Amino acid sequence: MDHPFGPLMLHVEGLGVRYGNFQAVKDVSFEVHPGEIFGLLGPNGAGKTSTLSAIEGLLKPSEGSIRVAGYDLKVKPRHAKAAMGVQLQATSFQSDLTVEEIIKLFGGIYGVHLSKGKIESILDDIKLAEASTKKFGQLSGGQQQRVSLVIATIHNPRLVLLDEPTTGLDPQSRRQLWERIEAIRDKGHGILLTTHSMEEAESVCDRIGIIDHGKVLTIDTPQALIDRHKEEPEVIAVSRRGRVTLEDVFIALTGKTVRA
Ligand SMILES: Nc1ncnc2c1ncn2[C@@H]1O[C@H](COP(=O)(O)OP(=O)(O)OP(=O)(O)O)[C@@H](O)[C@H]1O
Repeated sequence: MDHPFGPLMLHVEGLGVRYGNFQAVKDVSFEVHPGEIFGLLGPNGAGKTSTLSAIEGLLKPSEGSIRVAGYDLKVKPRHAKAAMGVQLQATSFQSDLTVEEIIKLFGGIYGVHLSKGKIESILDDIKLAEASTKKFGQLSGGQQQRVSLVIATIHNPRLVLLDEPTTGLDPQSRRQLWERIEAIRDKGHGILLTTHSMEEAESVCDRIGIIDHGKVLTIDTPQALIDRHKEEPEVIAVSRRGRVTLEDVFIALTGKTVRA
């Protein structure tokens, strides 16, 4: 069912992803509403990237349907893809292009006209005005992340997909990126991110879905998940320093075993 304030930014229903005989994603369903940050959490190999890749159209689902801003990815792939912005990995950018050249290049790819003033204001906004003539490969990890978030949102997409956006960032850069993601959310866009950081999930995600072995275990707000599980003996058993956190609930639900 659509959200009362407009179409869902993302509607995944009964998604399955197979690699040959191996089923990596099984019957996964969730929604991202306008103005919502939805976090997909799960241990290594749970199926987060496979789910994201199917939404991005990079791999064909074996089962289920994906609708982006109301467009069925199978029926209207161009419309669906135009409505989403994907944060590319740093390795996807040509390292010998300057920051300014990369912004111009992707503006062109997405058909967005960027005046000189607009480019200056983007660079100012991501605090890279002084580094505009630096080559991408010479930027720090945090600076590269800022550029890739700008590129993901340059065409003002209704759905933004971020795969572990803050991995490797220092606390300052991480907070700043959270603020940028929240600002995108506050404009009414939907954001789907994956993260291994429970702190990130608790701080920025409006709702989270925990997946494991390709299946959704639970979906709710971080606080509701803590409240629902905090009295359970398995959760109390893994909690540390006398306070139940989202990480305790996550570990109790997905187990203590480190994945192969
Ligand atoms: N191209 C592939 N061919 C075969 N199996 C794959 C392929 N890509 C992923 N898998 C398998 O599918 C499962 C889910 O992988 P996926 O990368 O989606 O997990 P993830 O939740 O993103 O993990 P991580 O947190 O480690 O990034 C894993 O068992 C993985 O080994």
